[in-house]
Amino acid sequence: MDNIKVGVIGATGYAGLELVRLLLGHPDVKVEAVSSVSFEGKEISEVYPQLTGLFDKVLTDDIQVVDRCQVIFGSLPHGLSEPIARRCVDGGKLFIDMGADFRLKKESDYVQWYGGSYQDTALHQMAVYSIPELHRSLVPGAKLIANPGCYVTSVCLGLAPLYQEKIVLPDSLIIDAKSGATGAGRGLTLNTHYTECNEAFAPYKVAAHRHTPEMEQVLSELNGAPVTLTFVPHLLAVNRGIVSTMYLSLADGWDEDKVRELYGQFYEKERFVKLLPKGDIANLKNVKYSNYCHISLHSDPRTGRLIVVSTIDNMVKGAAGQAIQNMNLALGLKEETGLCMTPPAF
Ligand SMILES: NC(=O)C1=CN([C@@H]2O[C@H](COP(=O)(O)OP(=O)(O)OC[C@H]3O[C@@H](n4cnc5c(N)ncnc54)[C@H](OP(=O)(O)O)[C@@H]3O)[C@@H](O)[C@H]2O)C=CC1
Ligand SMILES: CC(=O)N[C@@H](CCC(=O)OP(=O)(O)O)C(=O)O
Repeated sequence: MDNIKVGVIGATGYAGLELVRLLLGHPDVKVEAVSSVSFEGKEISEVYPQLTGLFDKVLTDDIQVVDRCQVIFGSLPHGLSEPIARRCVDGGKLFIDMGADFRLKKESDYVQWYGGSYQDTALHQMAVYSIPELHRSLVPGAKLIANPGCYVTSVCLGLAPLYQEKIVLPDSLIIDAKSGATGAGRGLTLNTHYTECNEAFAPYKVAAHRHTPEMEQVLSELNGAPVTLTFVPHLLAVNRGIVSTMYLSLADGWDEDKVRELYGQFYEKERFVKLLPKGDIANLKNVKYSNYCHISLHSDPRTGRLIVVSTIDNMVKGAAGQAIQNMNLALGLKEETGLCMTPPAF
């Protein structure tokens, strides 16, 4: 069988470039086309010299990517994906959006948190939102996939067993998360300037981050009732990784051992989600450059709270790796194809 032709729109951004890197190691696809606005006409290896001699494809415009490929990944700032998705869907191609344009089911949430509005509502109706471990049955045959946000992935994988079991006390959830600087993308901003973020550490968008409604959407669906949470992200001066530390109160009768058993069963067959043994603490260094999510569970006997720590690589499980997992599912390939790299120790 010929390899499937895939293309990346926005290949010069951090998430797009990471996707190209991973797709080059996928046995069933060929990266046929890549696009950029700022670097159109240049070889991608001129922008990222680590690709020299490995992948010297000339960057085109987005229309060429759609026309030449069967699977198209969008890796653009939000607000730009609708016309591209329309062209893909009308051409019978699969579109996977790594941005936020198709993630929120309620348009009012999108308007409130992102601004703008939905122009092509039919696309939003057909979009399938997928964290594969939670939504995989919806993906086979999908034509438009909304790849989740990076913080949302770490948080929802960390909490899904509890919400599915409906044992978290309402309004008790507080999420304290940290992300490496690649999460902010390649564009220059003051807060990711070396002298601003090196030797510095602070929260940002306190209780006002755009991933909040997306987390509430996923957890409410699992819970079968609305979930409200407090989310505070922090910028960590490392390149990659997210650590989400989550504090909550459980219904009567649940202790750490019982919760541990619940997680063990929930994730028993999952390739990419690992529950750490009792006493171990999840650490982003153990998942970097991989598609794994590590979860550790801790109880605070004095307050009765459960503390869940969930860590992923924001560029892989939080973006490009998860997008490939979704592509594999949509195309009927083995879900882990191209994603089985072992995390390096340092
Ligand atoms: N970084 C991360 O950890 C994650 C990112 N994402 C999402 O992936 C998407 C890309 O993010 P990221 O790679 O971090 O961002 P970057 O800023 O690093 O890259 C943005 C990309 O979009 C292109 N672009 C920018 N403006 C336009 C425009 N007006 N028209 C067409 N292309 C444009 C740029 O192309 P060029 O400059 O070459 O013209 C570049 O390729 C975003 O939606 C982000 O939310 C999702 C999960 C995690
Ligand atoms: C450190 C940092 O700035 N992280 C980004 C992560 C968001 C992201 O990339 O996700 P989307 O796909 O939803 O844009 C942020 O907080 O906006």
